[in-house]
Amino acid sequence: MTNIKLHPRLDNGIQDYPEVEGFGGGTLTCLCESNKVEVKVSSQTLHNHACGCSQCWKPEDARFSLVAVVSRETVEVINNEDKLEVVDETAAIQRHYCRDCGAHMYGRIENKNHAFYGLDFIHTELSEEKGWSAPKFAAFVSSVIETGTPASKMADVRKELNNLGLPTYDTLSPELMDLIATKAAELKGTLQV
Ligand SMILES: N[C@@H](CCC(=O)N[C@@H](CSCO)C(=O)NCC(=O)O)C(=O)O
Repeated sequence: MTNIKLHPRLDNGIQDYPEVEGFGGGTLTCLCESNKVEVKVSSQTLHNHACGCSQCWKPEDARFSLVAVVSRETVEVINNEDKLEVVDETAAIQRHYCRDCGAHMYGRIENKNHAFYGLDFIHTELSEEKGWSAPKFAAFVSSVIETGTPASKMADVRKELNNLGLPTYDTLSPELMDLIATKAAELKGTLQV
């Protein structure tokens, strides 16, 4: 049990993520009582992480979201697509949310020059299936200050994340930051291989 609340799926340890080899995906369902938006995802996720940024969807009272990526070709809205709206059309990640319950069903990058073009951001806690990849790091940790965590609590926040085995970063993980820099170098014509 963590001493400081992070996310319901983290606060008792990462036991809700029994990652299964060969897992092939599942269905994300919004939080409405009826007429649920359903999104079929036909692949395992990559880069699952806790994200402290103010943009990613999180359950009430959670400090962090849990978010992962999949190839956009594997994402298909199969029910009640008409209830989906985009949170912010100007954002890099176009987050499609259910206008009735507020859950973000998928976030899509439409800018072909973005390092993550081709990937969709999803929250696998919206799926009943077990086997999704487990969170492996915490990103945008300092950003939780922007959503109301006092800066004086940040050492405890980082300690709890580290105790769960999640390395903490104030941007994305080094691997993802390298992908972003690689794309930037490619666009500038300075990329060396
Ligand atoms: N301090 C800001 C950070 C916002 C931010 O850059 N968020 C990342 C997180 S994505 C998942 O890890 C991002 O890439 N955002 C692009 C977008 O939102 O379109 C804050 O907290 O708001």
